[in-house]
Amino acid sequence: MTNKTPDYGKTFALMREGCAPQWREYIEHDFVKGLQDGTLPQASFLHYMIQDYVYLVHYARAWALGVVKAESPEEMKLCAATVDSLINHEFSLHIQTCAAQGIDEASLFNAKEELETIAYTRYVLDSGLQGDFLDLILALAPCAFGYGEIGLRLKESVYEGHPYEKWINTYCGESFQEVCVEVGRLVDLAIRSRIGDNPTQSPRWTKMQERFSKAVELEAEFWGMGLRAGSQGTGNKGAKHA
Ligand SMILES: Cc1ncc(C[n+]2csc(CCO)c2C)c(N)n1
Repeated sequence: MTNKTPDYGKTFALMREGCAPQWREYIEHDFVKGLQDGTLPQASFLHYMIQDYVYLVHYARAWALGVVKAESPEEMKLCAATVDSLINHEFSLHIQTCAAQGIDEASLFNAKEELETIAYTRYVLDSGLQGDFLDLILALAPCAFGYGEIGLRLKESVYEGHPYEKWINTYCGESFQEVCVEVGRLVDLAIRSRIGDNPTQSPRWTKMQERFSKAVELEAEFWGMGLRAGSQGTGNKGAKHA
């Protein structure tokens, strides 16, 4: 496993360093270790995939908000392209995985949201509603960067018949790695055009780091939600207070 920071731009390197403990909890979470060695219970994975579909729906809405908040043609085009790619192409891994378990897309769309899903997705959407384009993009970015780094770390662990081979290959694959580089470029450009070449010197930097770090924490919580489902066997619908 490599611990090298992937090259997703200057801001990514700074932000990742600025929340190193939280970043580790996200990237080295037990859920990720289970994906890596294949020991993650199927029930955990399926529950995670259902919630992740719901997550992606709101994530696409947040990128659509990026179209609303963009302040340059480049920003607007990249956000519009991401909305298209998410809605019309990127749900397929989730749709196929769940279809194999007898869950169709309409059921996925209407799945009951876990609190962790609500917390993370609405945090991202609210970052864009409350703040400007920069706030939005900093809340959106850990999603792409983190899965990109995880994909690269897990790449070597795939063996023939690995239960999570498809998932790992999606995120270590060239096209997804290109998405991470593109998002990194967008973030760097958005920062440079608003607060210049020395962003860490800006009075806004602390708040920007907080924006990013909170999304990183919410990613780790999201993994935790998946693990909890597996340990309960049937997802989280058990009668907790019965
Ligand atoms: C909770 C959660 N976080 C990150 C991703 C990864 N991801 C989702 S969409 C996308 C493309 C970015 O434009 C990426 C990287 C995920 N699936 N679920």
